[in-house]
Order: sequence, then structure tokens, then C-alpha cells
Amino acid sequence: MSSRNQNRPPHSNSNKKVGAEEVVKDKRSSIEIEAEKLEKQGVAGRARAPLSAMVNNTTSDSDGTDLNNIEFTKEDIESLLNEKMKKGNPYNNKIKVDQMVDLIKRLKLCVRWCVHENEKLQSAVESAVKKSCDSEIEMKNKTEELNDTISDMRETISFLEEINAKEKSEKLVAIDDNLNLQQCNSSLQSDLKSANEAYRRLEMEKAIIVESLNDTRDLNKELQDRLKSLKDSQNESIKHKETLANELTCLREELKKIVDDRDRVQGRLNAVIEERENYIKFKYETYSKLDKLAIKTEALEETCSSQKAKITILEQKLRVEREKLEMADLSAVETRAMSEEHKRIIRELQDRLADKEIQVVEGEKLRKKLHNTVLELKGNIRVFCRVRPLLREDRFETNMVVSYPTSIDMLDRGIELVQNAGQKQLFTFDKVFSHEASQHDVFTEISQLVQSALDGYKVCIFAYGQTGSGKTYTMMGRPDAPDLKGMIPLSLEQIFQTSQSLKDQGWNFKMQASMLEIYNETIKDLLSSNRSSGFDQTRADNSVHGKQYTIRHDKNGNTHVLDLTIVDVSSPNEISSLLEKAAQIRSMGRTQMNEQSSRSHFVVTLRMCGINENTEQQVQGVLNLIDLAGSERLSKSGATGDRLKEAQAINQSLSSLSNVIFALAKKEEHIPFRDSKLTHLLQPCLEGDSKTLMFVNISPDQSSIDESLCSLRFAARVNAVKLGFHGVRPRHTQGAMSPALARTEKY
Ligand SMILES: Nc1ncnc2c1ncn2[C@@H]1O[C@H](COP(=O)(O)OP(=O)(O)OP(=O)(O)O)[C@@H](O)[C@H]1O
Repeated sequence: MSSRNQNRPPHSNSNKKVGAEEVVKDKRSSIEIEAEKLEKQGVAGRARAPLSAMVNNTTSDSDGTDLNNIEFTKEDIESLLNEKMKKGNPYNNKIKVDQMVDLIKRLKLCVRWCVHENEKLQSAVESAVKKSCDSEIEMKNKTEELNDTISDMRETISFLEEINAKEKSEKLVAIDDNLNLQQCNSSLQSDLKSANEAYRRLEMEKAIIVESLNDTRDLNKELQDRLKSLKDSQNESIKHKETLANELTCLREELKKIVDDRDRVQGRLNAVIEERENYIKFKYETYSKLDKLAIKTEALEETCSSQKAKITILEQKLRVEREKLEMADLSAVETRAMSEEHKRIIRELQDRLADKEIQVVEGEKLRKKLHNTVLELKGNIRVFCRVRPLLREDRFETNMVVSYPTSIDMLDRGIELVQNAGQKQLFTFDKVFSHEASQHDVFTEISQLVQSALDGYKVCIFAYGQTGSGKTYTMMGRPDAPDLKGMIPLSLEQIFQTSQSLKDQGWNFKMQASMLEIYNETIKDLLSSNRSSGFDQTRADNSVHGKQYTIRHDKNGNTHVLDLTIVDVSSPNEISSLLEKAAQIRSMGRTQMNEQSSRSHFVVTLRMCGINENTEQQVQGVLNLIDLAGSERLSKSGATGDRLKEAQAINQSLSSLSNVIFALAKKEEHIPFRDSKLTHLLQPCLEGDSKTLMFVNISPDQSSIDESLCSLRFAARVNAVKLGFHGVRPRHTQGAMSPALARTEKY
């Protein structure tokens, strides 16, 4: 500001100008006065030319004098005006005139110079006024520009102030959040200080600009008032403008620097914020880890303290135990000696126990051998008699026609048939089951026989009796009641269970099942996949295909029905489903004696082949389970047509069985096995190499007394038949231990 004031033109210059004007005025007035004087003196006749004409003669005189090269001072003019005529000859007019002319000439020249100078001044004033106007307009424009610049600067300043405030708040937050960032914050604060300084400088510059603007305005007024000083003022203004422009440039540069600084600070601030966020994240993670570590440390400290306590206790215990040990060491030798003695006794006892176990096994073997020998020596077909209870159909019957002798030798072996006259006919069998005997009671008696099949024997169990006497009930049970399973399903289940338990002893059994019926002297395959279920379908199948199955017996006494379906079975469930299938297909019909009468002989055969992988023993057993069709008296049954034909066929095959039995009983040479399919099939069972059991089923009602008597007589004959297999052993080597004999714990 001072410099600008210093640059301002001093007022003395304008005073000088004013002085010059006064000098000109003075010159003009003095010239005019001199001219008036000359006119008065009459010596200025030639100088009376109009003043304006002299004035108009600007640059050169009429005599060619260049006015620019001439300069009259005030003293020159005053001396010229005060010049008097030189004293000489007062009468010499010529000299006086010449002097006058010379003076006039000089005066004229002086006047012309004055006029010329006046014109120059006037043109200078006009150009100065014009320049002043131009300068004023220019100043106005510059003033506006400066005003715009100032408003821009103000906006920039307010923007910078906002940024400043924001930066300040962010800095404060950063300072609060993180003390570690104080260093960064201090640098930011220094940046902020520099920004504030720049801002203050800008403020000062702004005040300077405002002041200079005011000065410029004052100057402008002064220039208007004092036109003479315009040139200097203009120069001054130009200089001032240049200065302002320079300052503006400087300000812009500074502003640019500030913006750059601000961007840099912003970048650093962003980096600081990012660093701060990372730090906060790291801080939280560290805190959580620290918390976990603190928890773990606490837990470990607790564990340590508890462990220490335990260690202390254990150390105490250890001391006590050591003391005890020391005490115990003293008696250890004695104890060891006692222990050795005890061990010796235990070893002796174990040896004796093993010997006893071997003796038990051998004893059991012997018992089984003797049991089988007794059975074999007995030599006849065993007969069990079973009486069924009275049924609802027998409701008109009041008394049973059977009774059971109670003497000791007859208990469970004798049965009496009470005839009309009260006469009792006694029959004895290997076992008699009263009408109260359950399926379980019956099976308990045959289970050992069934078991013989697994030992390699051929076993045959069949049920004989008049129709409706309980053969199917005994052999198959009731299909709708699992608790009333008959001998066939119970026997097969036992075979599978026992074969499973024998696996522990190294026995592996392969089972094969076949099921057939003999209907009207024709064999029918009940497991054939070609036939569907149903009585009628069976007949149709047979009639269509008319397949004849041939019965063959090999030299080992095994029976083969050629082309018969043989199914490998490995579980009781499989055999149960086969039984179910066969029972559905089996020929059944209604007779007067039985609602569901078996119209065929039903034969289930299970072949079992056992191999002991430990002893390499092999056994082959066969279990035949047969439910025979019921005999009936044709006159009583009232059967006709197909039923009559069926009944005749049944009776025929049963009488063939009787004939075979009678022939065997009489030891005839020819045994008519081939008279019927049934006897042909049963030949090996009746000939010898089998253990055969016959159930004779009895109806206890009065109306069946004759059939019951026939059945009992027939059974008695069967019971008396001596089979010719004395001394015959099962298929495995004589004397070798069979699977059943090996099962010492069970039998
Ligand atoms: N021990 C018994 N306990 C209860 N009911 C029995 C007994 N024995 C047989 N029955 C019943 O007597 C009826 C005739 O029995 P089952 O069908 O077994 O005789 P069956 O001798 O097979 O006759 P068929 O020769 O005509 O086939 C059936 O209803 C059966 O349930």
C-alpha cells in the first residue's frame, strides 16, 4: 500500500502544471498588454494585424522561422516588453523606425510563440481529457473485474473455510479415536495452520484490494477534478493495474497451491482414515483375541491351581502310598508265594474241569449214539396217535368215543375206543396225544427226530387218518394263527435255526426244498413257476400239459422225482413263503366230513447237505413231511362225480399203503411199492434206511367211530412193522461224529 502511495504522482507536479497554465495566461495577458501599448504608442502600425491571424500561424512564421526551436522565458518577455528605444539622434527617424520594426518583429515572434504554445497546451488538454475518459472506462471495467475476482475469492474462501471446518472435525475425531495418529494430526494441524495463514494472507490481500479499490475510486475522483494530473495518474493506474495483475497472478498461484495442498491433505487424510479403520479393525480383533486369551488364561490358571491342589493331594497320597508300599513290600514275598500256590491250584482245577468237559462231551456222544442205536434196534415205524377235540360241527355229540388209560405203563401211550356196548378196545402206540395236547406238545416229541435229518438221516413224518380227523391241522397248523403252526413249518424252522447254530462248529448246510402233491394218482409240482395258484387252475394245468413225473430211487436210497422243481432255501422266511404258495395251489375241496378237505397227498421234501470246514466231514439228510389225503367211506361221504373220483383215488392209494404195510409186516418177498404213487414215493422210508414216524389222527365223535377203529387198527399194524435197516448207519462214516452229536449242549 505504501509503495502504491509512493508511486502515486506527487501533487507538486499538478501544481507545476497549474503554474504552467498561469504562466501561459500571464504570457497571453502580457502580450496583449504590450500590443495595446504599442498601438497606443503608434509604433505598432504594422503590428496591428489581427491577433487571431498571428495566433493561427502555428508552426512557422511567415518568414520561415520554426517556432518549435524557439523558447521564450518570462524574463525574456518582460525584457522585451520593457525594452525602450535607444537614445541617439532624436531626429533620425529612420533609425527609430528600424528599431521599432525590429522590436515589433521580435514582439510578433514572441506573440506567435505564445499562440503556438497555447495551441499545443489546448491539444494536450484535449488529448488528456480523452485519455482520462478512456482510463475512467477502463478503470470501471477493471473495478468490475476486481469485484468479480473478489466475489470468487470470497466463495473460494468460504469453500476453504468449509473444508477447513470439515478437516478440523475429522481431525478431532481422528485425534479422539487414535492417540497413535497424533503425529499425523499434528502434521495436519501444521497444514491447517499454513492454510489459515494463506487464508489470512488472502484476507489481507483482499483488504488491500478493497483499500486500493477505494484509493482507485478516490484517484478517479481526483483525476476527474484534476485533469492535468491524469497522465501521471494513468501511468500510476497502469502501474497499479499491473501490480494488481501481478498480485492476482500471485494470488491464483497461491490459491492453486492451497488447492494442491488441500488435495494433498485430503489424500493424506483419506490414507489416515483408511489407516485408522484398519487400525480399529485390528484393534477389535486384537481385543477379541485378548479376551479369548484372557478367558483361556483364566481357565488355565484355574486348571493350574486345581492341578496344583491335586498334585499336592497326590503327593500326600504318594507319600502315604509309598509308606504303605514299604509296608506291603515286607509281605510281598509271602503274598507272591501264596499267589503262586493259588495259581497252581487254579491250573489243576482248570485241567480237571477240561477233563470233565471232555468226559461230558464223550458221555453226550455216547448217549446220542445209544439213543440212535435204540431207535435203530427198535426197527419199526414209530406211530404217534393224536385225537382232535370235538368241533362245533360235532355239537350233537355228547361223549367222546375215546379214553386214555391211566396205568403207568399205558400213560401217554394207550388209547381206548369206547364202542356202543361200552366195550373198550385198547391200542398202544409210541405216544398218544389227547385232544388237549397243543401243537407245541406234539412238536416237542418229534423235534429230536427232525434233528436227525441234520445228522444225515432220512426222516419221514406223515399223518394218516380219516377226513376231518386233524391231519392238516397237525402237519400244517392253522394258516391264520401263527401260534398254531403245525409240524411242517415248525420242523423246517428248527432245521434252519439248528443249522445256523452249527456254523460255530464249522458246519455249513445247503438246503433244497421241493413240494408236490399226488392228486388222482398224478404228481403235481407245487413250486413250478409255470402254474398259477388255485385248485381249478392246477387241474387245468395238469390236463393241458398232462406232465408225468417219474419217480426214481438211487442206490443210496435217495428218491428223485424227475423234472420236479427244487428250490435253494437259506432262511425260514423263504421256506415259509414257499409253503404258503404250495398250500394255496394244493387241491382242496369240501366234503361232508370237512369244510376244507385235502383232496391230495401233500409232500414236502427238504434235502440238506452239510460240510464241516474244520473236520471236512460231510452229511446228507432228507426230511420228508407228508400230509396224506383223508380216507372216507364213500357211502357216508355221499360223494359223486369228481369228488367220488377223488375219493376213490385217495382210498386206492391209502389201501396200497395198507397193502405195503401188511406185506412188510408179513415179511413177504414182494412188497407192492409200485401199486401207487404214494407207496412208490415212500419206498425208501418204509424199506429201511429211514426214521419214519406216522401220526394217526382220530376224530373223537361217535359218528366216526368205525373210521377211527379202522385207523387205529391200521396204525397198530404199522407200529408192528419191522423195518429192515438194523445196523444201517446214516450216510456219514460209521462212528464219525454227526452234527447233532457235536452239539453236546443241546441234545
Ligand atoms: N387238535 C386240534 N385242535 C383243534 N382243532 C382241530 C384239531 N385237529 C383238527 N382240528 C380242526 O378240525 C377240522 C378238521 O381238521 P383237518 O382239516 O386238519 O382234518 P384233515 O384230517 O386234514 O381232513 P382232510 O383229510 O379232509 O383234509 C379243522 O377245522 C381243524 O381246525
